[in-house]
Amino acid sequence: MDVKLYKKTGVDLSFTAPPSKSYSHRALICAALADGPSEILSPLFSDDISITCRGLSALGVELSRSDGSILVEGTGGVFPDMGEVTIDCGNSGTSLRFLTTLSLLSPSDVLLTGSRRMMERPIGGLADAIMQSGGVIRYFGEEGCPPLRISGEFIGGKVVVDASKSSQFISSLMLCGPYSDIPLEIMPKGSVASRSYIDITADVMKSFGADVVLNTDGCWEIKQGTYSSGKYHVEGDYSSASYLFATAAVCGGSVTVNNLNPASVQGDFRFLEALLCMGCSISYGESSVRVVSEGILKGIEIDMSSCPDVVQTLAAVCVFAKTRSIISGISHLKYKESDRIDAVRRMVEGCGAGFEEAGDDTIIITPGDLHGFELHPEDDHRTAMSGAVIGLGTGDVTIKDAECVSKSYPGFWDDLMEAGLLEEWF
Ligand SMILES: O=C(O)C1=C[C@@H](OP(=O)(O)O)[C@@H](O)[C@H](O)C1
Ligand SMILES: C=C(OP(=O)(O)O)C(=O)O
Repeated sequence: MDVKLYKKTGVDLSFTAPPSKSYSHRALICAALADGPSEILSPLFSDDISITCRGLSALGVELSRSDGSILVEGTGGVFPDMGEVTIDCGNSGTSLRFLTTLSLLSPSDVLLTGSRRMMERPIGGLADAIMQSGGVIRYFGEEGCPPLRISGEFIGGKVVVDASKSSQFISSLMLCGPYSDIPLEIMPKGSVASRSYIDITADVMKSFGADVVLNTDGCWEIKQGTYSSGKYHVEGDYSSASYLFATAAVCGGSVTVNNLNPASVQGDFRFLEALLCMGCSISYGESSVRVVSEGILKGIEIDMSSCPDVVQTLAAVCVFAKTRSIISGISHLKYKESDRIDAVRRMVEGCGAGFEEAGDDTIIITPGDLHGFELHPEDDHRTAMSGAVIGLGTGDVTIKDAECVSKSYPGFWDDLMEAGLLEEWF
């Protein structure tokens, strides 16, 4: 499916943010490990969440979908022997990384694989940590990337993790931490990518009753125990909301997004700070955020190391700024569903703005004569949705193979259509 965007000005719109992908993955894992049945209320229903559900079910966890929720029969951390299990994680890095440590708790031999792109996404930092803690890893393709087979046990103790390419390595270990043989201590080696996602992990674990402490030396300590089952409500997704906020910024006008927690620990909250610095005004309701813009934007200089998923959205807004923008802390964007630094370059140059790389960590976006173009998102949902933002600002932008948004925000095009922002798909 292709979609075509036309220029819009002076919008006055209201949306409901879809449920958080990150919270949904974590809630499912915690519920699968909990001591009884749990109900995940208003989880995200998307490709990636289906992958985590299918993965859990392949490991012997019983899950069922009821209206607007997912029921999970907790295993208490004791999984049935399912023999040799293969789990295809498609394009979902979070599923693959989280299921890697979980597989250690299962008596089954688990092979984790995925899409062609997944074979290029790193897992070495997590695999090395697992091997320090009783796990046995065998790679079937390139060393340090899926497919990989996991066997052995999860002893725990102090593990040193190189999480410079992905925070998901730490989150994966943390989520299973309460179930290791001896208490788990996770010591990051060097810098940690996308750090804010670890706060989401700790937040969900605590809601399921776990004891997680970040020591002053930067080491995460997880006490042994069992997650408490129960009802868990998933909050709205700030990454998905970023495309809606960005619409107000580039078109001018106002956009309110409901179903958002103003006190959220989601790092993508930072996108709002960026919009504020660029000249938008932001106001918060009890469970909503409103962005108002006069359509006049100034460039920004910002470190996005903790919030990689809104870099493409920010770049889409920066092309409309009157002055240049410098976005740093983004070297790990090349390990995502696509090489997102290159994706940003294609978007920015495609619409006529200037793009420059300064080392492997920083990009510079400069104003240009903007025009429409055709964008191939290369199966990256965030490129497709950010391209739509540019299209609403410039007009005449076609997004090819636009159905890839189903990874995180399946209703994106419908939401734009309902808001009167999209007339054509073909
Ligand atoms: O833990 C998570 O839910 C995520 C962590 C981030 O990945 P990295 O830590 O690999 O950067 C983010 O990009 C991804 O969309 C979701
Ligand atoms: C990088 C992303 O997800 P994942 O790592 O789960 O594939 C994303 O949603 O932008």
